[in-house]
Amino acid sequence: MGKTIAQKIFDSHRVDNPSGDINVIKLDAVFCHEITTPIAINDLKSRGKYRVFDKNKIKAVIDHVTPSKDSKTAEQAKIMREWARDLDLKDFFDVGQNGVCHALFPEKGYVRPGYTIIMGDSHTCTHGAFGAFAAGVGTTDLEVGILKGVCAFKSPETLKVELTGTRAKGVYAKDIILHVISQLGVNGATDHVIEFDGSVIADLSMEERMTLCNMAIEAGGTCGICPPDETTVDYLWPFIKDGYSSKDEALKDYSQWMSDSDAEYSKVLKLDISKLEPVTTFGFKPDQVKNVTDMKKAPVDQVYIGSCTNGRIEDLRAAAAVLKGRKLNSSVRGILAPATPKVYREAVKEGIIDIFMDAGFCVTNPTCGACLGMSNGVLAEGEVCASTTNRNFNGRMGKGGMVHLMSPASAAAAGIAGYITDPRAYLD
Ligand SMILES: CC(C)[C@H](C(=O)O)[C@@H](O)C(=O)O
Ligand code: SF4
Repeated sequence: MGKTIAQKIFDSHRVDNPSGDINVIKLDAVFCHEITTPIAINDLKSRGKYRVFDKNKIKAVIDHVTPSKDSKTAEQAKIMREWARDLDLKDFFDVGQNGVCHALFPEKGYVRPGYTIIMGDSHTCTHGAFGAFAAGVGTTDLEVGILKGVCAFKSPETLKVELTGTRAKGVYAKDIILHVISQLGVNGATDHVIEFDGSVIADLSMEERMTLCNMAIEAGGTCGICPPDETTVDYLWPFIKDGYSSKDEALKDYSQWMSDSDAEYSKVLKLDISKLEPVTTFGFKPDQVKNVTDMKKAPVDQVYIGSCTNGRIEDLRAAAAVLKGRKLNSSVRGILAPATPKVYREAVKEGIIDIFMDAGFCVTNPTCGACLGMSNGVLAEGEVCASTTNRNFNGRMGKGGMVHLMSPASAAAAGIAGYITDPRAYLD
């Protein structure tokens, strides 16, 4: 019987198999941020285990609330800083170099096809875009990972989402994944890896694949995975060129992380996206999805463009294409948080920051901030935000606030109109 990508990764990383269903796998990287890691650090310290399994394989960042906004967040940042210094971590990103973890770490070349990665963060699934197995874990698993470089997982059942058809103008990776989640439901992929496949995936950029995999968890998925291909190799080439004589050689090596044609899936969802239109969520669950044109011009108070879902340069370009030469409606506040310093710099260079600022946006430093309602754009009771983030739970961006998830182009269009509307009206 053939194997899926996740099965192949597990088979090559398994160090123990204590029961039929549980696998202890070796980790290629442990990612850390300042919300969940300090608890693990303090616990390890109190147990006399203030060490890491490999200082080169731990990648750490202060990203959720940075620069710190109050004493609590300052304390969390301090713990991370001291830990990174005491244990001589090679890759630690503090104020000035920091950005949203799931955008920053891929940009630094830390993710490779076939890798196993854990982090104390639910959107770790993003990194599966490279053909890796990457999953969010709780404090205990994180501690074991930091200390021993291993993690226990159930055998990965895989759900395949096969996407075919031609993407219409104004339809982005965000629309595709919201549509997929609406079909699967918020628990539709629980305890499953979602493997994305089909001609649509082959045509997506790495950034778009990250947007897709980022939201696998919103359907309950442990990880989203895309098969590695030329696009993956092109993206990684600056980081891997010393290890391969040519891109073809790299591709050949990475093709070991493709599913076999006779691999077994617990479920296959086939979707033709040709008729898909720009969509948005309308309730407090990410599977409540409607066409933007069916939103009856629902008014918004704030537009937020950023996060690990849609804060990358292609996202900013897509929003800028809508905003260029236009202004935010006087009833709307616009906030742009480029996901990383590199994205920010590139946006300055391309004149994108000017377009946003001319439209009336406030541009913040790279941080999660408003995405989880912690800083830089928290909503007040009754306020509504058109947001490029991934979660619309009740109160996510502020108590009593409502979040509509959508693509950067749709969010920009909502900002101009003052209500949820079709971004295609603003695209040439
Ligand atoms: C703070 C962190 C634990 C959390 C997560 O795991 O997802 C955050 O990133 C989020 O998006 O809500
Ligand atoms: S940007 Fe939002 S979803 Fe992503 S890691 Fe930060 S808080 Fe979580």
